[in-house]
Amino acid sequence: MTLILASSSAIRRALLEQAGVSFRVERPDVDEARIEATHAGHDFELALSLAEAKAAEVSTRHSGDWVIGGDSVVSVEGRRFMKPRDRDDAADHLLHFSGKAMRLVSAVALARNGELEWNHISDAVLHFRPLSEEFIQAYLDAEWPDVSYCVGVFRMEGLGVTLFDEVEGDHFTILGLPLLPLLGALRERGLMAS
Ligand SMILES: Nc1nc2c(ncn2[C@@H]2O[C@H](COP(=O)(O)OP(=O)(O)OP(=O)(O)O)[C@@H](O)[C@H]2O)c(=O)[nH]1
Repeated sequence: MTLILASSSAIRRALLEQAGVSFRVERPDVDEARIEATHAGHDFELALSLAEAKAAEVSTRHSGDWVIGGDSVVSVEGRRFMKPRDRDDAADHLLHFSGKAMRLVSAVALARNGELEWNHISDAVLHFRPLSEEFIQAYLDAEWPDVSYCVGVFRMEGLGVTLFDEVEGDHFTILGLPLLPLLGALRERGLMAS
């Protein structure tokens, strides 16, 4: 029996590796746009649906193996933001975020043989400080394209921390994986040492 992380996210992989979890990675094959279209305005439900879809899809291809799926959704003043298309889009996102509060929702799910066995959702609120256009360009000079896969255009474990006045919520949730509840679920299933 193997544990699989159904994610292309480098940070999700790193978090599990740093926690000493034995697993392998498999990219999920999920039509995220179709699921997103059916969850307009409900970030918690969308993040969970996407995490579950990724876990379930990969688990149907690997009989008996446990599969982790994850997803993060961000909204600012009720408007959901997807990953930036390019550097200019990233700059536009950051200009919009300036001085506002972002809600970041991260969901994680476990599946086996196509059945969803466990999930956890948590959210964080990140308060952007006022960002000048000059700052944004200097930030992107340093961080683009490395942040192109990050839904909020930041890596909190890096320079992203300079964007905020205040952050409320779990650090791992912000990175995209509610790690502590997940490790508990893995222990309960004998998938890591208790
Ligand atoms: N390194 C880093 N990544 C972040 C941070 N905040 C959000 N992310 C990433 O932003 C991405 C959100 O997109 P998702 O659709 O959830 O996941 P993905 O990267 O597309 O990968 P899949 O799981 O294969 O869908 C995830 O990879 C998160 O880990 C952060 O502070 N640091």
